[in-house]
Amino acid sequence: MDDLWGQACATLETSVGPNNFNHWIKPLRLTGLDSGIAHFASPTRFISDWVNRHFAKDIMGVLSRHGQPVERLRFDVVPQAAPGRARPAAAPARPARPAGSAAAPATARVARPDLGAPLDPRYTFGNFVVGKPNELAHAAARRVAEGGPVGFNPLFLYGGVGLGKTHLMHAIAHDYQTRHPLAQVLYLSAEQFMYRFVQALRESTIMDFKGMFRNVNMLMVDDVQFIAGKDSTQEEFFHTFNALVDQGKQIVISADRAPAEIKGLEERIKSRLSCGLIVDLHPTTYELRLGILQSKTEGFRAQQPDLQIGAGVLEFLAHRITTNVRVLEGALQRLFAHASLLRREITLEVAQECLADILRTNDRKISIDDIQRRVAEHYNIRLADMIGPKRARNVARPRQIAMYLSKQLTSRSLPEIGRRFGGRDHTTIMHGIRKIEELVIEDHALAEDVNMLRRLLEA
Ligand SMILES: Nc1ncnc2c1ncn2[C@@H]1O[C@H](COP(=O)(O)OP(=O)(O)OP(=O)(O)O)[C@@H](O)[C@H]1O
Repeated sequence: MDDLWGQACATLETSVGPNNFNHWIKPLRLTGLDSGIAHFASPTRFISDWVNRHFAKDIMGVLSRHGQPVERLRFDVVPQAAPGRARPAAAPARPARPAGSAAAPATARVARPDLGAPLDPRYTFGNFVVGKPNELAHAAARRVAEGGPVGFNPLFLYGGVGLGKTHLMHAIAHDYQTRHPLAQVLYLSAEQFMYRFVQALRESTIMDFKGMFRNVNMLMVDDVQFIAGKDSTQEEFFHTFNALVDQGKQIVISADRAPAEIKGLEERIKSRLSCGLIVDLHPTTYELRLGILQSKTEGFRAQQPDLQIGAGVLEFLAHRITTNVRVLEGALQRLFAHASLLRREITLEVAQECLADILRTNDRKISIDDIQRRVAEHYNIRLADMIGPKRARNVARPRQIAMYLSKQLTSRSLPEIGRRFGGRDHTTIMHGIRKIEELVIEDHALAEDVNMLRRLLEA
């Protein structure tokens, strides 16, 4: 049976693709064939249901081609069923485990987790351009990807939209998986975590769910701010988190802000998330944007060697598109598509014409200087008071409003905002923002002021 399934698996890996194969089919074991029914042992009901719904035809087709016509598949749930194919004879290096922890998956033959999201093959360390704003996050990610004794747990990456959090997480997963091919790496968004959890509750498979999450070597949860305010999901996340940390397994988390700033997240989770290393991906600098544009252009050139880019075009884009890397990438892609369709060199004029809408949006970008100036004008205080030390309420309150609007209307991080407000500490900025968040609920007049200022700035 094992031989037959081994041969069938070799064909299935090609027909369904390695990702699907590894996630869904590899954990199965063929246990018998009778009267046109193929019997499988599956580690969870979730896997059997999924395979039955999505891959039954492929499996039946392959078994028929191997001389075993099958009309139906049946599954018995056998927790931690051994994978159907032999493991490589010499197991590659594994991450170090603390004494007393569970046995390594190579011997325990834990099924692969089947709850995660697929990894984007383009998001590797090789494709990640490093500059001042992301060098610390990159170094920490590299360190975690090496595996070995866990240095900081969790690694918490945060930053504004499109600054490379997901890219770095996928890069960690790829690199770690290459170094430790048998290790279980589970990457998913916090939203998927919640979805799987709710599904497990609904289908009474919560023990399977817990088992799957607790058997991984590395858990990566993207956009964790999503679980804020979702009490039972937070509870489950907390237990999963603790169980893995207790076993010395690495956890990598990303969010759009620091743990302490995530509203609606339980204090105990915030404190757990703050236990490891928290690193901030800062907004991009001109140099980093230019580096990214150059690197992406090289990539395009490899596919389209006759691509012509005029002098100064990349510099122009790096200068004008400052929102986030995703927008920068989109602009470049549009330019290349334009150039290859029209077979024209990308000159500065072509770039301006083709990207007029993106450039206009970026022109409306609001700076902390604008905010400080507008707020100072509105409250009739001196601009210097925005950064000065005065604590009198008639100065301190407008300053806090400016801090609040800076957080809302720009992609600057708290430490950066702090620097622009006279070198104040990020906790002072956070305090100021919280104060205004509270006041806009209680104080109608102040809420009106803040809204009006926002509209003026966005106009
Ligand atoms: N330093 C970088 N080098 C190369 N590409 C980058 C870099 N930073 C971001 N990118 C690219 O920008 C795009 C957006 O990045 P990513 O999805 O990782 O951002 P994010 O921080 O997770 O955003 P979100 O907050 O929306 O989830 C991706 O295509 C990514 O490859």
